[in-house]
Amino acid sequence: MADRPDLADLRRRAEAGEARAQYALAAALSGAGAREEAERWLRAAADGGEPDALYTLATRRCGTRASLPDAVSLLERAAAGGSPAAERLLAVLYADGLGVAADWAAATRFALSAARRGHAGAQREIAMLLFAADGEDADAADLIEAAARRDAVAAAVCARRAAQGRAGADRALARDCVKKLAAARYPNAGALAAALSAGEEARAPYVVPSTESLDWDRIAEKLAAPPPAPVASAERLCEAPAARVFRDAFAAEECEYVIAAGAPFLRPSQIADPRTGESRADPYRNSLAAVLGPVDLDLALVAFNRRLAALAGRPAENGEFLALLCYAPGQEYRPHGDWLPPGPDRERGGQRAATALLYLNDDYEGGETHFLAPDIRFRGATGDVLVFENAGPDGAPDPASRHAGLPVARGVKWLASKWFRERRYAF
Ligand SMILES: O=C(O)CCC(=O)C(=O)O
Ligand SMILES: [Fe+2]
Repeated sequence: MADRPDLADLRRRAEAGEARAQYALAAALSGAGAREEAERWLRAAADGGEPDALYTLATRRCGTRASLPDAVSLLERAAAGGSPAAERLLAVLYADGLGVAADWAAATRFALSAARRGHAGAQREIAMLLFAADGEDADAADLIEAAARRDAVAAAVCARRAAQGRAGADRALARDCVKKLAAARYPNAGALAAALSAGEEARAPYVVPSTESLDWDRIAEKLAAPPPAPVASAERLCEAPAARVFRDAFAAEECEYVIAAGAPFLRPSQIADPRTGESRADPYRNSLAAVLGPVDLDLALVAFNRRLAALAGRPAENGEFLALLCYAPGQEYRPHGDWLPPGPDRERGGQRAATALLYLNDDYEGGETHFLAPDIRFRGATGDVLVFENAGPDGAPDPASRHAGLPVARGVKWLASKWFRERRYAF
């Protein structure tokens, strides 16, 4: 079959050694199902230093700890070639010490570089780091509003900030954001619209702040240290299982951030088969889930992971990937223990010793987290974190930690969950 004229032109330029054309040809061929040929051109483009091709190859090296150093070197070449996506992923790898020694200063330098060059995703992640230290930070408010027209996560945060009546949050901009989010089928757009319409009227027209006038040196200074550890105080929910609640550990806009960042990756949830340990879908857990691995993170999510680890009293590196869960009416997670059966997965990182659940919304009915043996039903308010131990210090499962996510009766329940291993999580 003859190529279409544009494809023929791309192929001619690709064959002449033009790396950008090689990358574009690879994308076109992959879209048309010609996998093998696409792969050859992708590698050729990467060999020629094409930043997007290098980034694509790097993302495939982020699936295991062993291949992360390769990812870092591919990303460093892509970043030197001007890829903001590579800078943002490098920021995550440097922050968490994945494939490279942990270096917060280097992490923020990469994210700031992408943000200064106008990348909306980088601007919003930096805004959230600033908000984590000061919920009314003026630079953060400018950054998030500047990003909101180009970035769905920033738009969702702006709408939530306005709905919460945050100082300086522009209601007219927020309404515009919600319209665009609804058009883009953001699954929490309806809830945002309802929350916004409860407040006073918008004053229009709004002015989107410019990032030209931002003082980036001042922002870099504020980012010199990671956001401070939270000062949430624990309430004991029960002794057996050992479960405690941290009220208001996350702001409503941070919860919205997690929903918006994870929503594009939602898929039917998986469970670990109790006999084989393999992951598979099962009616036992029929919610949707998005498991956010290194490629899906940014510095804001890194900071949220650290906060959850601090609340759970566990090293962040012992945490499995953060999972965003979405339960529609009737959906549930039937009674289970979070501990793992014996097998290679458990041997590598140890038992799933503790669970942290972050409640991301509360405009639904039903859906309580139910501990079966003590018969305690817990309903988190937005931003609450529940931490419980699944196993004793010897790694033996604690049967009292068996629990369920009860069926949702009305509305949608959003939750983020994180399981902590006894040792560093091996992936
Ligand atoms: O949905 C819930 O309340 C419980 C979730 C849960 O059990 C889990 O993620 O392990
Ligand atoms: Fe669970």
